[in-house]
Amino acid sequence: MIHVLVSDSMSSEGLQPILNAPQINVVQKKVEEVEEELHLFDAILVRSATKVTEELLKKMTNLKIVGRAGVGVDNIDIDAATKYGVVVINAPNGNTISTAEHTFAMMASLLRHIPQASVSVKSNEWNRNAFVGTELYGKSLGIIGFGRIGGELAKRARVFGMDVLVYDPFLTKDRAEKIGVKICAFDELLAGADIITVHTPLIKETKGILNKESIAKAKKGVYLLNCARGGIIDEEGLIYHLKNKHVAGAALDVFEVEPPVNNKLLEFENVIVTPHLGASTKEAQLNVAAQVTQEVLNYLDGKPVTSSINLPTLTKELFDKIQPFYQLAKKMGNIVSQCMRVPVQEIAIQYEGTVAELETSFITKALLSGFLGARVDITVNEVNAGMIAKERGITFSEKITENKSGYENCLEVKVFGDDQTFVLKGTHVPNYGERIVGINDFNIDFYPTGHLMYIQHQDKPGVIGRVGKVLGDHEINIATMQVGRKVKGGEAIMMLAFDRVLDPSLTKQLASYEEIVSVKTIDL
Ligand SMILES: NC(=O)C1=CN([C@@H]2O[C@H](COP(=O)(O)OP(=O)(O)OC[C@H]3O[C@@H](n4cnc5c(N)ncnc54)[C@H](O)[C@@H]3O)[C@@H](O)[C@H]2O)C=CC1
Ligand SMILES: O=C(O)CCC(=O)C(=O)O
Repeated sequence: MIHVLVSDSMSSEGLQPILNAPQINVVQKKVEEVEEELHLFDAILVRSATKVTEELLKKMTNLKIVGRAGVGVDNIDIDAATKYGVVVINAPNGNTISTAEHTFAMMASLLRHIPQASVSVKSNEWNRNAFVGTELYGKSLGIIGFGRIGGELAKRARVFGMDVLVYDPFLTKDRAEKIGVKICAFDELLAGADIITVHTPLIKETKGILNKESIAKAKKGVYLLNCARGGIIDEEGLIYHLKNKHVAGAALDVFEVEPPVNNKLLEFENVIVTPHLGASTKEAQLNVAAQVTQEVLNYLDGKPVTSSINLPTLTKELFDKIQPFYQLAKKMGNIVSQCMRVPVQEIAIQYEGTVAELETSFITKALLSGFLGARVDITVNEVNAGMIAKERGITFSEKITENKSGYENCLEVKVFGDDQTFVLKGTHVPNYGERIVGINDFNIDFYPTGHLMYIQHQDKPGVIGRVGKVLGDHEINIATMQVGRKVKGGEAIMMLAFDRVLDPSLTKQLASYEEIVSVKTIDL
């Protein structure tokens, strides 16, 4: 049974596929209400209220995926999730339109004093002079952060006859031209805009991007909007400039602390606020819940996810192509790790042939996870393999080379450790399966599965017979056996497969024979 925790309120229509899935137990409760059962959950679905901290992740020992029904993932400790091998996905498109519309509504409301006028009329006043507004037409809107929401907002502003100035270090000229906005330097935007709105993620580069100093560079009488994340506009800086009237008004959907407690901003008549409502429409909530539900179902079913924050994203088509190499790479990493029981400093992976045309970074991570999984006692997967390798001082690299292997595709891993180097080559043959085709300088051909024994020996008469006899004496059936050598009478190797795990005493017995150089068991 798979257990899924939905810890924030979400559209039940969007959740239907997971609620109806057989073998999935969905619990819709807050984290605090299931403290005792946290270790059971395979997945957690959140909006912005649940804070997925390292402390929570530590308690959720079975967790595989965090699904964020929305865009911003600042409530999730991505580094910690990555460290514990937990995939984080979000629903990046589902609430774009709603948030752009909300921002636009806030802008119009701010400049026409609609919330204040509404309160006034409801208090039996009729004071038309007090609420004289400002037109949007002909004004300059400065957008900081020109992604999905910034872009949609700009389209609406253009239709209202506004000029749009944009600051986004990652914006291409092409996109700006298409929407009809002007790319600006940060200070240029500050100096030129009548209204400034922020639409970046909350990250260290954007925290307080509008603060006491930068707001001072804006036009006197500027209007400011934040419908992205509390803290992108520094609240102290904003209060300072509201008091000195440099800022004519502000519209805020988000706050440094939510809900705001004793927040001075709420005392200003020219500050209008909403309780983080940007994405709160039926449409957006259905979209994000449905998107995130489908992604979580896919992931739990071993299928690709398309909006992961800490994994390369793959389409279904690409995932199907990668899948055989992913499995092969994982096994190759595991085999090398078990054959080379020494500290390792470097892992170099080489791709040849058709596999080189795929997303090799994903395959590299699979290989690393197979390698590390055989060495560490924490979950290692493609999410955290790179980070764990680095933590353990193992460097890794990948390169694509000309195909000289003789196979349609070939993966070669070379591992450098204390006084040892180990090379393993593998291929995937369509309709036949994965094969290991080279160990160090030896050609060989075996199916990497089950319980294996790798023997290095001298190519002398009787060695194979002796190995067979020892195993036979212990009633051990050899399922398959391959041998390889380079020259007659020189070094040779054997790879044997068994139906069960071997007793370590057998390894010792076989290794004690003079012609046998080393014996390693491998369990896949
Ligand atoms: N109020 C609400 O309910 C909602 C708020 N949001 C917030 O809005 C933010 C933006 O959402 P999207 O447009 O979907 O994200 P997005 O990822 O499409 O756009 C973010 C843009 O910010 C830009 N950016 C990054 N660093 C920057 C910097 N230092 N200076 C200027 N620009 C920078 C990026 O290049 C990108 O174009 C989200 O991160 C989220 O925090 C999103 C949805 C609903
Ligand atoms: O309504 C929500 O869950 C918040 C949406 C949001 O802030 C986001 O998607 O980043």
